[in-house]
Amino acid sequence: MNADARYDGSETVLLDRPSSGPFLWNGLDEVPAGWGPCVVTLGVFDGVHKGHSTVIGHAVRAGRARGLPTVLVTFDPHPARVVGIDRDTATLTTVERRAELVHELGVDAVLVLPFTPELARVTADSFVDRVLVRTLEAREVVVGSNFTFGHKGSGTVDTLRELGRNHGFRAHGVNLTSVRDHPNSSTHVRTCLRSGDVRAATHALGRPHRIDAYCDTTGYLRLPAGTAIPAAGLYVARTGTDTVHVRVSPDGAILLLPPSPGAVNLEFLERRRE
Ligand SMILES: Cc1cc2nc3c(=O)[nH]c(=O)nc-3n(C[C@H](O)[C@H](O)[C@H](O)COP(=O)(O)O)c2cc1C
Ligand SMILES: Nc1ncnc2c1ncn2[C@@H]1O[C@H](COP(=O)(O)OP(=O)(O)OP(=O)(O)O)[C@@H](O)[C@H]1O
Repeated sequence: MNADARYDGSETVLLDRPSSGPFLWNGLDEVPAGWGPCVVTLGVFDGVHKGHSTVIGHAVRAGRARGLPTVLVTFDPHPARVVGIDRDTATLTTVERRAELVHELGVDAVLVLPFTPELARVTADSFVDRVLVRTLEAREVVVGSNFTFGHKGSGTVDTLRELGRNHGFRAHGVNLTSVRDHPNSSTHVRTCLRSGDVRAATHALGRPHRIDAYCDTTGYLRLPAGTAIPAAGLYVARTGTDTVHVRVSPDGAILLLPPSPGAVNLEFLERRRE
């Protein structure tokens, strides 16, 4: 990364920004020295659902109002998977797809923190000091009101507010948006997919669930391990402008009808009753 790849002070212009997307930094070491100040939003953001879009919208508006770039800090893999919490963490979006989607919402840079057992042991105070203050020079931090961080998830929005007073940033906890009378969440989207309700997943995401896969000559798809796929059944899907059918078998094999060998991006539109 060019050391001159810095925000130039105007509202949306970034010098040396790749035209295809935002800066994508893998780990703290890839953040250019002297990057900050900036506005930061934090969380996993898997799927970039409507609730995530709301938080990101607040952060981007705060950044634009102050003439600062917005940085989204995400964790990969899902923290719950690393600390061994027994819940569904199937991947809705790869980190690269997440970065594309948040870029469309106005985020300038994405910092991916590999979530390791070592990171899980870092306290809330140290995380704020190392990531938000010393690396990013955060001036505002925007999260959902349910956000937690730090060892055993002890840090909350109040912790951020308190620490922010000493470190020169303001913290905002955005009210949770709901879907079907429950707070929207990536977990909710995964549950919709597990029950084959791809329309409900679309409703929560604000767009159809998409998988990026490779189709072999017989129509079977290969995709990264851990990808969230809908329940066994027959689905109507879209790839580019084409409408296709997709059969998901009980063993998780996915068949594209008709076969379309090569890379495919499949958006699940509806389930076909059989
Ligand atoms: C430095 C750090 C340490 C964390 N340690 C733990 C932990 O010990 N146990 C845990 O369940 N989650 C831990 N987490 C995960 C958070 O509680 C939380 O799941 C994550 O920040 C995603 O935010 P969310 O609350 O929006 O899902 C940690 C997160 C961070 C950033
Ligand atoms: N429904 C929502 N409304 C507003 N903010 C949200 C909502 N859901 C999550 N957020 C916020 O968005 C950021 C990223 O959320 P994150 O992906 O960690 O949670 P999640 O969607 O509940 O995922 P999971 O179900 O996998 O725990 C966090 O700051 C979180 O507080």
